[in-house]
Amino acid sequence: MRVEDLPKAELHVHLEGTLEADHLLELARRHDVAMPWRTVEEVRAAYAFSDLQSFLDVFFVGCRVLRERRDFADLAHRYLTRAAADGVVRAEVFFGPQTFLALGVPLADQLEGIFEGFDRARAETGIDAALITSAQRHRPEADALAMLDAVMPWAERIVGFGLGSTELGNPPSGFARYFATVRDRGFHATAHAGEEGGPDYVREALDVGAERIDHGVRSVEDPDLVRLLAAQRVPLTVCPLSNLRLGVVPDLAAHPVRALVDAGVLVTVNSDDPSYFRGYVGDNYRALADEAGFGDEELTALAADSLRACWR
Ligand SMILES: Nc1ncnc2[nH]cnc12
Ligand SMILES: [Zn+2]
Repeated sequence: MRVEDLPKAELHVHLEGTLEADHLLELARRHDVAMPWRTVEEVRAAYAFSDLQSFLDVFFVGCRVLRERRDFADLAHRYLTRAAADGVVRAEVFFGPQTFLALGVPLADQLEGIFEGFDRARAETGIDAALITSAQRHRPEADALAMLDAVMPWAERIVGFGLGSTELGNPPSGFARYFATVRDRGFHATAHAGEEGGPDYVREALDVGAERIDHGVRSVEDPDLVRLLAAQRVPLTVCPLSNLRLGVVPDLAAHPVRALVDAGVLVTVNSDDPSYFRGYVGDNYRALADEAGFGDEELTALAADSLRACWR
């Protein structure tokens, strides 16, 4: 079986995390942005991480080269073209405007660039894409609420709102007003939780109104929570290669995905930051087959569940 032949949704991918090393260097030259690396090999050598923060530090350096509407359009178009080749028919793509607002890039250039890329990819491949605007939990909740207000002119193309960045020390309960406002305005809500934070972070994310949990793998430490997730069919957007590269798991044979699937949790397979973690969504499915014992029928069921978990 070819993983590419399974129609699937990708529900956990950060647009900024799809920036490939060659594109990064091309944009750094074009915009005369100083980077700590000169060659593709040097960039790739920097992609050796010990935990989430060591990754985020490099990820935010990469973000500095995205300056103009065209950069965002090209990035979205390149990612979606690559995803379509992996059999992705629907992509719900995270993007964090706060990073670029802090760098002085107008919101209209960011979002209209992304939507231009979405439209171009759809015309060429048929792939359907929607945006999940993501707030950063290392910044105050008031900033998340301001971001939420600022993107309202583009609300029609935004399917939901998320919460990402440094998890430990920034629990979902600190963003209760943000999520309440998101739900009040009729948007979907999701939160990164249970990646480095414990099952208590997953419970909090559900309490503040998250309908999906991004990662959620540490839920496995709390059997009552696993039963709740299974009973309520709460989708977990799991990213196996991300967890491996950030040291969340020692190897994929030990990844909680097996226990979660066996417990009846609705698991979806995703790439998170494919350029940084050396794997697009198809690579993540193949890694589960090669290293975690997933057979063809199970991969087919995971792809079908990804389509069940999408917001359309
Ligand atoms: N894996 C991850 N966890 C939290 N925030 C992120 N931003 C990009 N990737 C992330
Ligand atoms: Zn993520």
